[in-house]
Amino acid sequence: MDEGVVENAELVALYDVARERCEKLASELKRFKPRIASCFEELLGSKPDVVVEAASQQAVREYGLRVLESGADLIVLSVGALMDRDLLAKLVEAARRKRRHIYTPSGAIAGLDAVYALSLNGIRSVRLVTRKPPRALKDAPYVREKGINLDETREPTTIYVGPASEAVKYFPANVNVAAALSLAAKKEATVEIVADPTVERNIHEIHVDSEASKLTIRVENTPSPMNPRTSYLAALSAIALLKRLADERLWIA
Ligand SMILES: NC(=O)C1=CN([C@@H]2O[C@H](COP(=O)(O)OP(=O)(O)OC[C@H]3O[C@@H](n4cnc5c(N)ncnc54)[C@H](O)[C@@H]3O)[C@@H](O)[C@H]2O)C=CC1
Ligand SMILES: O=C([O-])CC(=O)C(=O)O
Repeated sequence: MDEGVVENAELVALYDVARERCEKLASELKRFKPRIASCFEELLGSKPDVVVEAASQQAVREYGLRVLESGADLIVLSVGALMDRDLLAKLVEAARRKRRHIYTPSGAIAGLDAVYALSLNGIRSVRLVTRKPPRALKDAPYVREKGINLDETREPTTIYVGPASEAVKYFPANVNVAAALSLAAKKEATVEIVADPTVERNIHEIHVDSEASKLTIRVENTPSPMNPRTSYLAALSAIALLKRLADERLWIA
């Protein structure tokens, strides 16, 4: 974005509870000189047209409504927060009232356009199998709560099977994709999480069964160098969405 990828937009402000993370990012930028906000109100004081949440599900709960009420569009990466029906209903109501949009980019997966299309005719089942190296899963609340020792994992091990709404709480930094998939399918996905010491990539497999199509999509993502839980594709997907919004609204799905 900084080096001409998104040309018709400006990065006006950054906010993070850990201010030093904004300072580090700002110091790496060449084109933009964003204000580093010391609180969220200050970020909104910059009057952004779009706010990109790339923080946590808690951040969506804390700031989502305020973004829309301020008259900005909201791009959500921690999509797991939107599995909370009450929160989703409040955000959608505010977006309608303020004539703004809530965007959930495809993030670390692919093919949500086709999943959404299939949802129009009804989907029989939707399943996500997420396979990550143990180091990407070891800090998840589920792993800690159940006392699962992933340091000892020598072979691919399924550590969790359950509905997306539960999976996003137990693995809040690992399977936001399950929420994006469920929202596109208009049906809650079943999620299987595999700790796999034989892989270096974050692998997501989507299986959709419907009358119109039987769909299998597999992505093998390079982890972000900053955070092994997060796939680099997720960041590119948010930037690609910003580019589509900025480039005279020419949408290339
Ligand atoms: N939709 C998708 O496909 C994907 C979604 N994600 C999600 O996107 C989010 C960002 O991912 P990363 O950049 O890798 O995470 P990260 O943990 O590396 O960075 C998040 C930053 O947000 C800040 N933060 C967290 N909660 C905050 C709050 N309430 N207020 C202010 N700052 C807050 C943290 O201090 C941290 O600096 C995560 O929730 C992650 O799970 C990540 C990959 C794919
Ligand atoms: O980046 C990924 O592979 C997926 C991820 O962390 C998430 O959905 O929260």
